[in-house]
Amino acid sequence: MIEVKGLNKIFLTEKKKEVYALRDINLSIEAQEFVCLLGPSGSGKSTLLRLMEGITEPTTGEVKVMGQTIRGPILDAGMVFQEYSLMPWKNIIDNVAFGLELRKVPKRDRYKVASEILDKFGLGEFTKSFPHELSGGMKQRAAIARSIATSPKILYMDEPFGALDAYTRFQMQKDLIEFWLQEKRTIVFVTHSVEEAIFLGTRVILMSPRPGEIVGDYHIELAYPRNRWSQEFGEYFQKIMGQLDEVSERSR
Ligand SMILES: Nc1ncnc2c1ncn2[C@@H]1O[C@H](COP(=O)(O)OP(=O)(O)OP(=O)(O)O)[C@@H](O)[C@H]1O
Repeated sequence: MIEVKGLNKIFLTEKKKEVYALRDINLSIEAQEFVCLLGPSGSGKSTLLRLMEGITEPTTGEVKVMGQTIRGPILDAGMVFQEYSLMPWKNIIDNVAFGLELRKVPKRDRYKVASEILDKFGLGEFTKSFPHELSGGMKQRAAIARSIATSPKILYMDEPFGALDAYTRFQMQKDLIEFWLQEKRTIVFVTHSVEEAIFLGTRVILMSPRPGEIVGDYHIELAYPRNRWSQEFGEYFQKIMGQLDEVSERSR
């Protein structure tokens, strides 16, 4: 589904200093996997995601999505960021239907799709509300609803729950898993949280900073829905947390 081969990304800062953001990244993601990119700040998680989205160009190497080398933003992907990426001047249903509007889907059809998704996301009563009238969790639900309205095969999520309080975050994690189990899309999800990565991912990719490299690739063999308090969960947590600690120490 997604093939990353020999990828390097070097940024040039305004002071003409080179920043080696990613070094020799090789990664193969199968259809319907739920992959979490985990690592300390500056390990290149967001950069890797942006390269997979086609928003950033590699310095060397390539990213293939469904067999095609990507050369610009890919259309068959939904994106969700930490900051609620809703347009404040549009109401919720128009925000969710926006991708369909761009694809020239007639208004009645796009409203039908958007309202079904909003119902599924528990926002059926808020279709006519504006983003500022919703809580943080509701805004992020709407942002996810928007990203899936065009039925993309891939969902890229960059710390989508990072700004939420702990309770809302737990709830959103559960809802996302439920959605993924039903719809089986491919998800690439950036997080700082070991616990979140193990709760969500079929696979956790651990990255180290300066330069950003893949240093761990864990297949999480736990059934869904997962129990954060189980012994098996704790064992994965200890193993991954231990390696994350080591990587963070090394890069200080
Ligand atoms: N546009 C840019 N210009 C220069 N350097 C950049 C740019 N974007 C990212 N970097 C650098 O690349 C490195 C990786 O950044 P990136 O944001 O991908 O890391 P991250 O793991 O997502 O970090 P965080 O968890 O803090 O969001 C950092 O050293 C960062 O300063």
